[in-house]
Amino acid sequence: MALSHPSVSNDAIQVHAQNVLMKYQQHTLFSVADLTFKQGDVIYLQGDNGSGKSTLMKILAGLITPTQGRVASHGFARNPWWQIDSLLGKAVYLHQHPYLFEGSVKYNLTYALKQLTLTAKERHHRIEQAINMAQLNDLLDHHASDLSGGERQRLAIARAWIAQPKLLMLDEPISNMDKHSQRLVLAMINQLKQDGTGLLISSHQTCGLTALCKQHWHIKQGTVHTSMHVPTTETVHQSNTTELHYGTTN
Ligand SMILES: Nc1ncnc2c1ncn2[C@@H]1O[C@H](COP(=O)(O)OP(=O)(O)OP(=O)(O)O)[C@@H](O)[C@H]1O
Repeated sequence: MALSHPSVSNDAIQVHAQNVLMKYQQHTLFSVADLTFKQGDVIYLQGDNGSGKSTLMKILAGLITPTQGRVASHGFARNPWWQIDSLLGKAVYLHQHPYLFEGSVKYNLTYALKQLTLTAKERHHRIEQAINMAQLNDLLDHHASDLSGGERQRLAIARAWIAQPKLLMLDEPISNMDKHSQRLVLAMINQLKQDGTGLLISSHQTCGLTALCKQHWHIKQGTVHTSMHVPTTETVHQSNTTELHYGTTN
């Protein structure tokens, strides 16, 4: 049984994983029977270091093929014939240490816009909004490789905000960030949530970001447990979530 946001219909844009098992060498990382990530979902993905959060996101993004099982996308525009089975580009994965293009901050932001079909006026407006939200005004002419870790993450999230993916996975998006940067990122992610972007957000611990979430996925003891109950800061260490998915490992 898959969890879904009640206001989103079954034909919503989604990525659906079935009977997935992930192993590295002989070690089973996790298994999960049925997992759906769709537009309108805002999911907090929790798990200890090494439990497989990044791996699960990469599987849903089509960057890694699971050892067993099937991951399929539904509701997206048809792929060109040479990408017939590709998941790539559907649920966008934003790495903890994001890849930035060689060039200035401005180039990184405007390149994202080239992918969209917008009028010149709309382009200008969207990029101005992103620059203001991420407070990148003073950094526009800086080379992306000169940015600090927190600035790189802010730029990467601003770039994703501009590109408006239907499904976006953010891997520890506020790690390495001071409180000010965290607030800016929180505002951008909240805006994406308001726009209906499906969000899957990994974090070691509850925070302002996880408080935005409406569902909870927890990787523990080799399985992905899903719940509509998102732990608050006070309850994060209690094991009081309803566990709906079990998978056998090994
Ligand atoms: N290509 C690989 N080959 C072998 N083992 C791998 C590979 N990629 C990841 N692993 C292992 O799989 C486990 C899960 O890694 P993953 O990065 O998904 O965990 P995580 O929950 O995101 O961790 P963290 O919270 O530290 O970021 C780790 O033990 C890691 O070493």
